[in-house]
Amino acid sequence: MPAPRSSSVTQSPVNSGQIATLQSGNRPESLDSKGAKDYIVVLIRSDTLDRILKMSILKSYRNPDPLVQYCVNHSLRLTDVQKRLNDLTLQHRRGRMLGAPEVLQLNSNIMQAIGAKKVLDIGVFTGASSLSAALALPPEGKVHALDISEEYTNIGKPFWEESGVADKIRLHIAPAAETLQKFVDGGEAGTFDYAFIDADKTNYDRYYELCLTLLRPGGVIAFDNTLWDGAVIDPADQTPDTVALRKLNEKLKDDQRINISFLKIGDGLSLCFKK
Ligand SMILES: C[S@@+](CC[C@H](N)C(=O)[O-])C[C@H]1O[C@@H](n2cnc3c(N)ncnc32)[C@H](O)[C@@H]1O
Repeated sequence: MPAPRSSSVTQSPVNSGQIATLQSGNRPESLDSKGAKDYIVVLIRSDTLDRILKMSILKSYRNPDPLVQYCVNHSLRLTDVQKRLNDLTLQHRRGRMLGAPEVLQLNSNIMQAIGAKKVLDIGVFTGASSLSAALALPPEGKVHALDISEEYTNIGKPFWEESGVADKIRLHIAPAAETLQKFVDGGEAGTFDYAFIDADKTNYDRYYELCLTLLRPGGVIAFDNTLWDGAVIDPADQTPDTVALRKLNEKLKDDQRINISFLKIGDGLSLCFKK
């Protein structure tokens, strides 16, 4: 819609965030032609608008958008143990690293849809993503959980036990690229069904190439945080994480080894389906 002419706003001066009533007869034609009788104009500073737009890509546990809350209230199916793990994680000093529950549930739903049995969880933190995956797998299924921090992953272990899935989760404490390379060297190429990549962003491309090798055709790689709080579309942001994610998004767009869906869910989720 074209911006209304300033002359059509009420005489009194308006500041950012204030609401101005447009006087009848001074309304832009584009609005009147759509049958609008009354409408308001809100002046918003561009940095405030930026913040509002970025709010729309917050993980649901930080997102006040009523539609996002409606979606999660009408779809999330967390067990009591999962809810308690999330509550505890959100009290942690790095709690914002917790995967968005709506993203973890989508991962689990796809795992079940494709009959996944062997899963990579790259970046475990307090174990919510590994737990969600393990709950979705059949009894013989296995989640290989890769992280460098025992401090973080130890927080999740009692919750894996309490959920009765600890035997389905194999934790590998080492840099993820090393663990993935070991799987390749050990002859496990083409044997994994799903990989959730949610660790250090500057290594995402390395993880991608290794996971593509490890996945079977029809397997899925899910990248978390591919919108990175909106930073990927801010050319002024040249920090290494943002640059790495931007480059990856460019690469995935045209990579003919996969089909792709880039979803504006949580902090951005890129789903890559290996051909
Ligand atoms: C965003 S958190 C993962 C959140 C988790 N997937 C969830 O759903 O709650 C990122 C994790 O990656 C781990 N990490 C960072 N660098 C790593 C590396 N080189 N190899 C493996 N894990 C790494 C961190 O220790 C941290 O636990």
